[in-house]
Amino acid sequence: AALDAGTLLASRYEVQAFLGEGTFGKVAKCADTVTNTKVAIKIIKDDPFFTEQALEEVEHKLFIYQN
Ligand SMILES: Nc1ncnc2c1ncn2[C@@H]1O[C@H](COP(=O)(O)OP(=O)(O)OP(=O)(O)O)[C@@H](O)[C@H]1O
Repeated sequence: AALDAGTLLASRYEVQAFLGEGTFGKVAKCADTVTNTKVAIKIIKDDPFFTEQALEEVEHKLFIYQN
């Protein structure tokens, strides 16, 4: 499956462990092979409603971080 350890996501994030599941989808601990840092990657459910909600969440967080 997509969240098995060792799977490379988006040609960059190597899955290390499954962290948990929320309303929007699943979260995996990954190694960013470009920056060599650890990141949490959220894989959004394949559904237009959740995709739209997730994009809005990202925009809200960017707004908060930049202000
Ligand atoms: N940065 C992180 N580090 C460690 N675990 C995480 C991280 N982000 C998410 N998780 C795990 O993944 C789960 C799902 O996270 P997610 O953000 O999708 O949902 P949530 O905020 O817990 O709940 P919901 O989206 O349903 O309100 C969390 O409950 C947690 O166990």
